[in-house]
Amino acid sequence: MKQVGLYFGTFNPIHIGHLVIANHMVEFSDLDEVWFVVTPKSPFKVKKTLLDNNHRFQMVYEAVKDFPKLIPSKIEFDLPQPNYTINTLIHLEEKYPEGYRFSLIMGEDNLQSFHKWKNYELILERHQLYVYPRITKSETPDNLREHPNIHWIDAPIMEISSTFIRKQHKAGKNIRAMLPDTVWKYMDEMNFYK
Ligand SMILES: Nc1ncnc2c1ncn2[C@@H]1O[C@H](COP(=O)(O)OP(=O)(O)OP(=O)(O)O)[C@@H](O)[C@H]1O
Ligand SMILES: O=C(O)c1ccc[n+]([C@@H]2O[C@H](COP(=O)([O-])O)[C@@H](O)[C@H]2O)c1
Repeated sequence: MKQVGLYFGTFNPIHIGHLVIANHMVEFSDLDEVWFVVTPKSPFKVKKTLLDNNHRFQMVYEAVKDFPKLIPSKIEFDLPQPNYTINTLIHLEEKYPEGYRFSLIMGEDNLQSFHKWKNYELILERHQLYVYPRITKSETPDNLREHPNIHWIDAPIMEISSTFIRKQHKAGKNIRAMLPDTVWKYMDEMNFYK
């Protein structure tokens, strides 16, 4: 049985914060692979400076091509939008009926708003959640902290965001250290976020 951790995001662009988390999960948990699921339209996000799906996917591909256990995924590209995670999980289970166990990877910040997700109780009942620490304003309630399907993985905290990268790149700052080099090269060649 292959244990797959699904790391959902818009990845606009993917940055080293994302990569460090995913790599930490495959090295220090019982997950065998992490799939970066590039989301066309996240339910709560406003589609402002959102780059085309294929360009965001290509940057994920560039970031992980030397990491055999990290896999870019287009699975949500043909699913209805906005992309509710429960629908994607159902679709994945139909597509891979045997040999795979799908878990979710999320930060503690997302766990605290998880109760707003569509059918979150069903997700938590049927799947394992691998949660990594983030700096948050509130405490995570005990019922989640001690939930048997939630696994706490002590990954490093790196407060980098794609929004910051896009904004500062546009302002002419050097943000290269926050991106895998292959992503920086692709982004620069394609003139993204200018
Ligand atoms: N520096 C980071 N460390 C750990 N997790 C992160 C970091 N940045 C984002 N994430 C999480 O990774 C997932 C995918 O990130 P996503 O691209 O959707 O967000 P983001 O980087 O915060 O982008 P944006 O700034 O465009 O909203 C989300 O669940 C997000 O909370
Ligand atoms: O299913 C939902 O209701 C749902 C609500 C909010 C977010 N998500 C998923 O979580 C991912 C990260 O969300 P965000 O807003 O932190 O970028 C996003 O890409 C979606 O796949 C899913």
